[in-house]
Amino acid sequence: MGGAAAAAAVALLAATRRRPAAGPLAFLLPRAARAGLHEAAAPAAEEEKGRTRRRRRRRSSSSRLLGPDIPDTWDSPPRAAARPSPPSGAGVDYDSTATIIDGKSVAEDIRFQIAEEVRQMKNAVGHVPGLAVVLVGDRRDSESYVRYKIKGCEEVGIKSLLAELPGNCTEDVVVDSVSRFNEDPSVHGILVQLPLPQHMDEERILSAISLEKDVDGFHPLNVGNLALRSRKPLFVPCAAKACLELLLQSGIELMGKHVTVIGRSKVVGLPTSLLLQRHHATVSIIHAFTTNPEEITRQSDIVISAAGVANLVRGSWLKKGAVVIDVGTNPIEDPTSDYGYRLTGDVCFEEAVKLASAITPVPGGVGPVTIAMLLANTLDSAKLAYGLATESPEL
Ligand SMILES: Nc1nc2c(c(=O)[nH]1)N[C@@H](CN(C=O)c1ccc(C(=O)N[C@@H](CCC(=O)O)C(=O)O)cc1)CN2
Repeated sequence: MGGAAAAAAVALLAATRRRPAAGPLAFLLPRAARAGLHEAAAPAAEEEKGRTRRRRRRRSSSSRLLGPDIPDTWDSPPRAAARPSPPSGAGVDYDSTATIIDGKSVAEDIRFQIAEEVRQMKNAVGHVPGLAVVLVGDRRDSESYVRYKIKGCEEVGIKSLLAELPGNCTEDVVVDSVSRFNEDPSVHGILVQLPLPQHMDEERILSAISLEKDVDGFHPLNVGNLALRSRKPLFVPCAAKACLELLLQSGIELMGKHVTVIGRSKVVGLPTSLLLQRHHATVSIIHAFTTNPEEITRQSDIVISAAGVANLVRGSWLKKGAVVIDVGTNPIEDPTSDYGYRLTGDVCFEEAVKLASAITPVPGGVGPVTIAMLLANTLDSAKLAYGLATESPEL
């Protein structure tokens, strides 16, 4: 990718594009556009070990009360080596009536709304929202996610800027890049694509993003405000919003429901569990040290998996009728694919679909909605900047 800013592009969505479906859930859509995903970025074990060593160096002894600082390292699912790969979709005898939650179509509807609001903003104040993306290093997965984000911006008329920095640059260079975008009034949203190279202090870099441009919602103040029911964060992480959006749009009741969130990353698991509590769900969080994940998950009405482990959640983990939201996007070898690999979720789809009442596929589930939520957060930020919104976005 070139080092220059990606050109601003205003590609208004075709007037013929499908409007959000009317019906009992249609009232959710305008909120979706105001509301603002993704997967468990599963860093390689080595990267994670390096990070742990650095974290240990930085921690004082008083941090003992906060628990031992050891990384979430997921074991492979039991007997993974001996277990055959789950069958591919074709020819499987499903006895399922599960609804397949179509994230692509939900995302398209949200983008439609956003494009309309961007047009209105341009007419009203002569400006469009701007999103700046900082990409450090040359991870192929991160490069594709950034491409999706820029393409999403182009589709709805949001201006995008891209700062590409080499993987061996210093932390200060990244902070400087963030600071320049903080000062740029045409930029309303800034995100630093994660994961960052091992030698960088992620917290320091994320904290350098101005609170009011923190469209990823990873700034400690935004996370803290999400955790406190009496406070409102300016922005909520996009993957968490995407999970909620898919549940709400599918008409799934959350209040009092037992939801298990698998994974506790800052990108997905943690904010999703906080957001669910704000929706009055009873939340269990499962992580690499949970001793009985299968048992807990089997008691759940809703399972949201963001562990970053292919096929971790088997049919035996699910209660009949459970709703399954799969945030994982894990590459697995596939010699039949042109690329030599394909993406699969954390959930063994072929088994889960026989038990679930509703399930998201991978790809085409949470991922596209996550990108749509990023665009929505950027629009919200621009509205605040231009005085077109009086308060922080609704959750
Ligand atoms: N700064 C951030 N870094 C990362 C985030 C994030 O929200 N902010 N999340 C993930 C990666 N991610 C977005 O950045 C992301 C991952 C996957 C998808 C997606 O659309 N997946 C598709 C399939 C993708 C494919 O075919 O290549 C799908 O599920 O259908 C979007 C965004 C970690 N880093």
